[in-house]
Amino acid sequence: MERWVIVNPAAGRGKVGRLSGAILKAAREKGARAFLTEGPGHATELSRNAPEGARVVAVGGDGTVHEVLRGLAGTDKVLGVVPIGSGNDFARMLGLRELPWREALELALFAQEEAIDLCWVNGEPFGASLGIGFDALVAKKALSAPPFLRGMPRYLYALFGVLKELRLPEGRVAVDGEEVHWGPLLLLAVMNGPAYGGGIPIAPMADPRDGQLSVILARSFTRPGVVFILPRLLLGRHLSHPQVVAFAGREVVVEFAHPVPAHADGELLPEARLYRARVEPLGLKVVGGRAAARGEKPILSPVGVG
Ligand SMILES: Nc1ncnc2c1ncn2[C@@H]1O[C@H](COP(=O)(O)OP(=O)(O)OP(=O)(O)O)[C@@H](O)[C@H]1O
Repeated sequence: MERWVIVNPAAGRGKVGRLSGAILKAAREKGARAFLTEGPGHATELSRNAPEGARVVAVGGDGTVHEVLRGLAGTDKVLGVVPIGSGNDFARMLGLRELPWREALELALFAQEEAIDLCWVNGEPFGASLGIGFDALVAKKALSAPPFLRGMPRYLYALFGVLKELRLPEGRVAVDGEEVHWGPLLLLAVMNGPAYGGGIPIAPMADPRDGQLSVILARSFTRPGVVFILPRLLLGRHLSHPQVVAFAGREVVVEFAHPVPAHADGELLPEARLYRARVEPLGLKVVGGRAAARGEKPILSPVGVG
């Protein structure tokens, strides 16, 4: 089996860049082919070029995982993750513990593989999350924040910028062919895993192995209403709010009168009026999740590198 390691030096606010030489060296010493990405989209191109059946390890955050996933979804290739991003929601969903990168790399290269659900939206794959509406607007606004703002100040700048101009779009939502909502919609989250945005537990009940999408709708909210629900959201206590409803299903369709922004795994998608998301049960092979979640030692391949 071929093992490829794709390292995004821009991930983790420069941390991966600082470690990249050591990571490439360690990967090559373990018999893998190792690559440094040269810019956005490169990881997709690289993982597309990996041979059928290869194990492809993404080193970075959720954006890197998402790009690698785009190159291997629908093939027989296996996704491994060394989470060194600022968010790492995909790795969290897999149950990967906070491991030093050398151990995470060992696990990603040699631990047993397993299957999890693979999700699609408008023909694009996503691993952990799809967010349509408010949170995607905030992500979009953050792109135009002054460059000296980073981390939380950048997020707050974007959040209050969006709140100032907030106008809820009217959306029609159907889950498995049944209309569940028609009216103002603050946001719609379609989740494979419980968290997005770096650990925000928007869908605490989501399970990436249940063959279902977890769907959270935040319906009609005023500006102060948004501000007041944020702390509840951070604690995972938002589901009891009367304007928040949750569903599970295999297909979700949301339609608006005008294009509304959306993100998949934190990466902005082309804006659309219509989003159609579906789950392919156990459609993605990944590495090391269950063993890591149970805190077991990684199960090493008896023949080492192949
Ligand atoms: N060589 C590169 N130079 C600049 N940007 C790159 C390069 N390679 C990939 N990218 C871009 O880096 C972005 C950030 O990567 P990623 O999301 O993995 O890191 P992060 O933001 O630290 O993590 P997280 O999404 O978990 O918060 C991605 O959108 C990707 O397109």
